Amino acid sequence: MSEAPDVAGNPYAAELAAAKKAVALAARLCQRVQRSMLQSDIQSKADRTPVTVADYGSQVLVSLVLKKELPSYSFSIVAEEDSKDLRKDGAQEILEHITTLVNETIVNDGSYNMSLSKEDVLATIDGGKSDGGPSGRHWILDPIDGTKGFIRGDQYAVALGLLDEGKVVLGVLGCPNLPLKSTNKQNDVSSGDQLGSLFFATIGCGAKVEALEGSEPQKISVCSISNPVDASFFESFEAAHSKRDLTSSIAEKLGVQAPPVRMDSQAKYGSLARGDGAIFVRIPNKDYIETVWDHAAGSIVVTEAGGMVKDASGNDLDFSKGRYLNRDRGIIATNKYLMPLVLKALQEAIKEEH
Ligand SMILES: Nc1ncnc2c1ncn2[C@@H]1O[C@H](COP(=O)(O)OS(=O)(=O)O)[C@@H](OP(=O)(O)O)[C@H]1O
Ligand SMILES: [Mg+2]
Ligand SMILES: [Mg+2]
Ligand SMILES: [Mg+2]
Repeated sequence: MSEAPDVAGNPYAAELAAAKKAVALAARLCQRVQRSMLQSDIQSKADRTPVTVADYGSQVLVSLVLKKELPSYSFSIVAEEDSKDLRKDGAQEILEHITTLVNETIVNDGSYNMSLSKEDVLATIDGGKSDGGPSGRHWILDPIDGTKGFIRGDQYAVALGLLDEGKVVLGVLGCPNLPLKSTNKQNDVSSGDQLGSLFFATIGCGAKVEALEGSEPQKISVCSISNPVDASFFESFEAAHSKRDLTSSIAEKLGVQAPPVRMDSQAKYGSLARGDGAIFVRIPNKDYIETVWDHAAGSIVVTEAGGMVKDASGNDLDFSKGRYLNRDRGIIATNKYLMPLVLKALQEAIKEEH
């Protein structure tokens, strides 16, 4: 726990302010890259998933801002990217590009008087190698969640969480392409068509959203639908990330009428937290192991908005086991009324799979 709670009683107020600043700055770099993406900005990682100059640049900026804003902190960050591919022959140009992007974003923002060398960039990326775990504090970062969506020009998120003694206590989700306007009137904070939502939550203090560019924060809550017939589903945009035959079998068992809303990244958790949809189900292939950065920030935004996030056995997600998420197959996020029904349907669907 922090030593000095702020006046409003949020023991993580300083960490939240730093995390919001870090995510907003990283999102600015991502927006700039997405507007002018070239094929040469994209690499393929050893696991054949893509990574772009913006994934690396975002990871550098988030780490830098957290260190600058919280100097007395012993710093540990579990982050998705590493510098291995950037140290290979032929990666000089891409590294140069990342370094320029990071330095230009810092200059344009004006908060910090600093300039990074290519070596600084590599070292800062590698700072993300922490293993996290059950003791102490660890930031958890997905510098771009939904890289495929980012490349397509669709949804993506900069997702930052804080683990304290094995528990996620804070989450910030920057979603540059998600409208601020909610489709749920109760949580509607915008009258216009402003793009860019920043969701944030700290444990025990609720979840809020504001414009990515800054606006008055607004408390959000999950929808209160209790009859699944009125519910709508979120699922991954990428068909390979979640078994659609199982999701549609669950929807059928529940009597869900609406077609699934397919969206990339943890923007799904943000949308669900403000009631844009009622249920998010993710059932990857059996051999896929989830990583903590794909769910840490999103899950606390949903639980602090009054929702629940469980694995296929109905257990809470355990973020304390290192870089991988210890969970039974499948993740469900929904409200407290629908959770028992969705869990039952999911367990039946998995049983009938073969
Ligand atoms: N095969 C497979 N199965 C399940 N999940 C996978 C798989 N491959 C990748 N990933 C991870 O999915 C992250 C993107 O999250 P989503 O699946 O929710 O979004 S998407 O709609 O599919 O883009 C994505 O996150 P990013 O790598 O940060 O984009 C991956 O960590
Ligand atoms: Mg990735
Ligand atoms: Mg991800
Ligand atoms: Mg990522």
